[in-house]
Amino acid sequence: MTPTKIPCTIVTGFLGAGKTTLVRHLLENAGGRRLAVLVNEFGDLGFDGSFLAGCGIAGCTAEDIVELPNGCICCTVADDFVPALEKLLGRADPPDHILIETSGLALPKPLVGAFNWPAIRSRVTVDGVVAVVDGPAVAEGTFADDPEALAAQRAGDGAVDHDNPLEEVFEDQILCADLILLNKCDGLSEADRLRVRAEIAAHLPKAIKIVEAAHGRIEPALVIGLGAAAESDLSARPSHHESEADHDHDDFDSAAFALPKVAAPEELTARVARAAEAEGVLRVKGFTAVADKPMRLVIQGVGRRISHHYDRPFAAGEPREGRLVVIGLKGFDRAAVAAALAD
Ligand SMILES: Nc1nc2c(ncn2[C@@H]2O[C@H](COP(=O)(O)OP(=O)(O)OP(=O)(O)O)[C@@H](O)[C@H]2O)c(=O)[nH]1
Repeated sequence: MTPTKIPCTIVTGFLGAGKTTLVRHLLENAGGRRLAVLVNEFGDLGFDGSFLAGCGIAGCTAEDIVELPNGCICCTVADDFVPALEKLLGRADPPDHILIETSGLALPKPLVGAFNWPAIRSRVTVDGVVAVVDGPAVAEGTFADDPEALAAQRAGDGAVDHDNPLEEVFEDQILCADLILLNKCDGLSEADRLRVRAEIAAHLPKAIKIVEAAHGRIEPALVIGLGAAAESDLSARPSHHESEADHDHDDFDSAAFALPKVAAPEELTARVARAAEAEGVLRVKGFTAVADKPMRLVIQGVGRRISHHYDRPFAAGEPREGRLVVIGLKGFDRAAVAAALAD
């Protein structure tokens, strides 16, 4: 008898689109299905993994959440991803379904391609690639090329090379998808929602369903169980990076900054909000201690939208300080970030 393959859902989407929020929602609504998560982050905070591992969801143990730190999953398939997947598959009680959350800068296609590797191809299949899209970010034109620069290129030698690296990553992610989750619809007016839908649809060569959500709250059956077998359908998933065997995300960069203890949350949010305004900054995530509070204060921002919450108590002996990881375009203004945080 041919053993059944364990289905894997790849959750892709740009920095801060809501991938971890969706994965958490799926874990909370697993309906008795045993899920495991492989999560990869750009930057070295190990933040998404700790956020998921500390979820407190019944039946979800720390060993069900596997972190793949170190760079980007699409560049480390051989060294990190395939071995981690093999380890999950080799467990005495393998999961029923695996969710793979890529970093916000990862290109999903090389990851889907890895499912054809002999070491794993008889044991797993890509049930579906879900691209989470930040509706308000699209509405603001974050991923749009500069129309004048594009027109000039077309008028020149005709070969169009995007001048906006964000656009390339965004397109690669949605062009690989079996389903688009248009997220953060709570932050979109009716007119913007329709405009964003039309803009996404215009990028897509085939009829891919777009479902809308806020905070990743979607009926799990719409995401899990797509049965796409995406690894056998690679040619239908175009990419800007087909010829780059080992592309290295050299348009982007990340850095970590120390965050000292603060007197009140507002002090931290004001500093981080200023840091997020520095030239080239795309995403900030971190935590620190607040005087007289036993809990860690988590802070994060996507573009200029900053939010914070307390996530868990500091452990005994854990330093009462924190870190902020900043991801931005290559050469983003680190000095301005450092100055804003120190101010
Ligand atoms: N208003 C609003 N905020 C959201 C929604 N979904 C997620 N967020 C917030 O957006 C921020 C980023 O969400 P995450 O789930 O961490 O995004 P991510 O895609 O995992 O981020 P990276 O791993 O850094 O790429 C968090 O502050 C979330 O609380 C939504 O639908 N509406």
